Amino acid sequence: MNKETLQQSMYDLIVETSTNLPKDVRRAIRSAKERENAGTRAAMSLDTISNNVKMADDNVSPICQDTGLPTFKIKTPVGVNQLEIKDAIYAAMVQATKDGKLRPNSVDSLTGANSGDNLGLGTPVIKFEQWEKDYVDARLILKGGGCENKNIQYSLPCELEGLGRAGRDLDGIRKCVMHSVYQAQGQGCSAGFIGVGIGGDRSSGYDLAKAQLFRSVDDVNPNEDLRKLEEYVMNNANELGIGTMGFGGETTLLGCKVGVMNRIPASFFVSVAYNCWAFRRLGVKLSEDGGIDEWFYQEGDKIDLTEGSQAELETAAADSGEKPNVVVLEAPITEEKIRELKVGDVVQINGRMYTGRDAIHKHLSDNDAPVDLDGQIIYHCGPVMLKDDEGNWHVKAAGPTTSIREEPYQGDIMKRFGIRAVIGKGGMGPKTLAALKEHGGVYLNAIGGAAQYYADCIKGVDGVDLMQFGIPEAMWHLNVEGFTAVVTMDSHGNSLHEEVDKSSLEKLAQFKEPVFK
Ligand SMILES: O=C(O)C[C@H](O)C(=O)O
Ligand code: SF4
Repeated sequence: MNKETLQQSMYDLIVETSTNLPKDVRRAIRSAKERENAGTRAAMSLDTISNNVKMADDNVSPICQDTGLPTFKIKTPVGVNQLEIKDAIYAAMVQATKDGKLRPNSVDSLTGANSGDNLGLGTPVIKFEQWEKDYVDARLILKGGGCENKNIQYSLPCELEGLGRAGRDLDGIRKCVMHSVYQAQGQGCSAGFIGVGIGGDRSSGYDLAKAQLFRSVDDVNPNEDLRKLEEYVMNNANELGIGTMGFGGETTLLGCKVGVMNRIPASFFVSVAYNCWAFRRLGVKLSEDGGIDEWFYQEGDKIDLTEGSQAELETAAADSGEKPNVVVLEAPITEEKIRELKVGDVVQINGRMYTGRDAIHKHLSDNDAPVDLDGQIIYHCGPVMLKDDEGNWHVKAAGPTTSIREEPYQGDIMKRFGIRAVIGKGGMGPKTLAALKEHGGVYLNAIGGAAQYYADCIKGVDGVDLMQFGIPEAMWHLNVEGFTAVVTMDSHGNSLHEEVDKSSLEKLAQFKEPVFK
């Protein structure tokens, strides 16, 4: 293989995977849109997602700011030099990061230092396999952290909330899979796709689950039992009513793929890999010189998800009289203003917000803030940033991150610094809800994965603090215009997340009776 050609192919694979949602995934999202009633919160969220996918296409920019853990699966004929392919991937990763197509995402687990170029111990993941065919098949998945954190592994038999005993049979497996969708709620940026691995040990079970994510969304399982299970889950998981982003709605799951392998007598694992709607995985068939011969997952027409949707939504919203209350917010915000907000209100933010995620929250819990946060807004976000030749920073992608990770700190920090609003996704827990009530604060939910959509609302980067934490974790001072989010936790003790969790658990309990005997 030609070194330059191979490197260019790996670069194209990375850039396309990060910026161009595969056609099979687009088809699944389009069907979800057709099921949602226009004018609802779920339909509006899907509309934002659709716009975001289109913007990523047009700008050749990351669909979501989270590059995730880039994982390559490569099949090579006997005799192909795998080390050359590895080197080409490393070089392409570095270049794609420099070009703002990937966020620097490789972090030293002990020191927290970001390597800056996406290379490091264990990153990217590259898995090779030999096969009898005479060409190289190279596939890549960029699976984000928020959905990765919602993966779950069951050891059968077990007791499941809502569903009771899950035994060592197909029906027990069915219960685990239904439960896995419930426990993810909206935190993995639902509606999601799941890969399920039955059997193996703790690590090979998860590998099998993740391997299912490389199947095309619209394929049919050749194993009749598994085909039935996949069909059952697709037909029933959407009854849980978790919906897009956990806002409630008709579509909670966009795809379910199940694989099976043998186990040992004492172990029976069911492993579930959860992938967000921003299901970024593509593949290529390489020619002998290392060029791209064919793209995978790209059969059929290219779908523009935005077609027709905006006008329909506006008409439907006007007809139903369901237009939400839209409130404009600009920091510094008073307690009085915050207490006027109720769950379901839509806010449009102008002016200043500060990013702050895991490292900042830990830092603020035992240090002073680098800026005055009184009346301010914190955005749980780790953006993709690029510096130009004059030293100015530009936002390349900036969607919200999963807020629940900040649950141990959030309430205390809001009270201590006078923060009035936090923006994130997936919602927060009882400790934060109590602090919002006591102090006068709100939690605002932005649409997870809509990194282009929000980047477009950011009109300038006015400064940055705590850069030692690396680009995703630093405190960026952003100037925004028309940044839209929904109030999902207010200062009166109401939480949409708590409500959806409760109602979906009740619905889950309806699937308790045996189905596969
Ligand atoms: O790291 C991020 O930017 C987001 C992450 O993928 C998440 O879903 O929380
Ligand atoms: S923010 Fe949401 S869409 Fe992006 S990687 Fe995380 S889970 Fe996926």
